[in-house]
Amino acid sequence: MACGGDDNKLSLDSIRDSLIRQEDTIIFNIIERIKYPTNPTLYKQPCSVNIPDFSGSLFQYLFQETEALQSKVGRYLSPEENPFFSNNLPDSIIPPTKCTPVLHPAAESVNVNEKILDVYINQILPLFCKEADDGNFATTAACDIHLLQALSRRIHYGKFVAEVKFRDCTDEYKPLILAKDRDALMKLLTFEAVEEMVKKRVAKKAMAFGQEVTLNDSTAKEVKCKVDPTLVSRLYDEWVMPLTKLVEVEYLLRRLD
Ligand SMILES: O=C(O)C(=O)C[C@]1(C(=O)O)C=C[C@@H](O)C=C1
Repeated sequence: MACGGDDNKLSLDSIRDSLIRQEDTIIFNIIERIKYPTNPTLYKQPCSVNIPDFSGSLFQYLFQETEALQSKVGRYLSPEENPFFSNNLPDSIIPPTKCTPVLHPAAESVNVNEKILDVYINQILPLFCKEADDGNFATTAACDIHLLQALSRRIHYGKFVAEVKFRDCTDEYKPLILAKDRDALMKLLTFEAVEEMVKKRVAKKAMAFGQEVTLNDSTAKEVKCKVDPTLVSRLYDEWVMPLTKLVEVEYLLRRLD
């Protein structure tokens, strides 16, 4: 989706297909993360070890350093990727690919990662994980980073959704953007029936992906699921879809700049 060129390729259906595929990544990453407890020590500020010139948590340190390395090899040249720590990110040593951008240039200024990080640490982790410290900090942080990047990519895909909706129904969106009417924009871009399907599908996927696979059916015990499907549905209902819609509104408000 990073490159345009052929406008006909950009459709709400193709973007929704990508959102559906991203559900798989998010659910597998949740299953990986919840092998570990919350590990609150990881997120404590300042961290208990002395890191020169750094006053944040151990998790922030690991995440910031990971993003810096990924930035050097071009991760944030892609409009699908949005950094969590954008200050002082090193330039890419890889040249950008030449393509027609799909999004309006103002898309770059839409970034809700601070909110994502806050709800992730304070609400999502306590919901999914056992409250304890097991000392597996580096591995836990690696799982967090994968999951947070997958959530961020999905939520910021709202920019592409909004672009397509704007192109498809410019006459309806334009007056609301000019009036800066957030509530009306939110109403216009919301499809409740689609949201219901998303919630049901992610619960079903959680059930399927979280199943124990055994070779001998006759000895198989009661079906045990690695992740509670109702929690995955709640994750989408309370955070993923509302934040995607927030990104859509923020993008649309800048669409005529
Ligand atoms: O599919 C859309 O139209 C979207 O805007 C995406 C999405 C979602 O986050 O899944 C968000 C808002 C809509 O109400 C339905 C679904």
